[in-house]
Amino acid sequence: METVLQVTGLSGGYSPRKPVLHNVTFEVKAGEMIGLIGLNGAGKSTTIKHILGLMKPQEGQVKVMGAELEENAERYRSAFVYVPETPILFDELTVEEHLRLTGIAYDVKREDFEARKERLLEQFQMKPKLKAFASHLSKGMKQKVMIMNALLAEPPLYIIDEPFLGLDPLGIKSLLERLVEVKRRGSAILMSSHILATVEAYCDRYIVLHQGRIVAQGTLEEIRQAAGLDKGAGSLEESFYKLVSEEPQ
Ligand SMILES: Nc1ncnc2c1ncn2[C@@H]1O[C@H](COP(=O)(O)OP(=O)(O)OP(=O)(O)O)[C@@H](O)[C@H]1O
Repeated sequence: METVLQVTGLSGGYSPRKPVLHNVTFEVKAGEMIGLIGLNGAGKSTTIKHILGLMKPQEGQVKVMGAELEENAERYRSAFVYVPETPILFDELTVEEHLRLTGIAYDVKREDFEARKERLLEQFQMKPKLKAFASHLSKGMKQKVMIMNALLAEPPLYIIDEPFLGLDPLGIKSLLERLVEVKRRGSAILMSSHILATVEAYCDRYIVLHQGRIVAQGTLEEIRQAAGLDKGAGSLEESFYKLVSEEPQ
């Protein structure tokens, strides 16, 4: 499968004298869902900011669809969507206008746009809110609009930061079903979340970040092994606790 996201030897952070990330290397392939997990302050959001191109690596590189941001900014940016932990919407635009804007930004054909829009409104129970202004939506509804926009674009790569907070159980179910669908169609997903049981159930591989370093990555079996657990024994959560309760080398 094609590599959609490639992060190589990435060191970076908010000040050159005090990097937050140290030599972070991983990749996400087409058709894969990868779970990025770590304690508060582990560096998950900082990693995501580097991928989005909001921060420049101090060392190493990030490639999306084989190219760095500097090589072709438009191609790089249009290859992914980002769903942040806290929804960012335009207060004075309606739900429909947000979807339309995304359709234009991601060059979605008119007939595809209409079909996807209808389907998403149905799936996320947002039909009655189509004409509502973003400022008049509940927190969970705002999150649903962000997610619907991402799914409308159908890009090769989805970067999703803690998407379950604020969603009702039906919203979580719809999101997970859509992500499975998206993956089957060949998109790549990098998802950061603290809900480890869900991450374990839905992701193909996991990246455990601790104090800015990857302390384990791979399948559940590989994570268990890195945590020193027996083959076939122990959940992602148990492995995670073991990995992050030890000081890094
Ligand atoms: N804007 C900032 N300026 C300076 N340091 C920051 C900034 N944002 C985050 N940091 C620091 O970078 C480190 C990693 O933070 P980051 O936000 O990447 O963690 P995280 O894994 O996303 O945590 P959480 O699970 O709490 O969202 C922390 O030590 C944090 O204090």
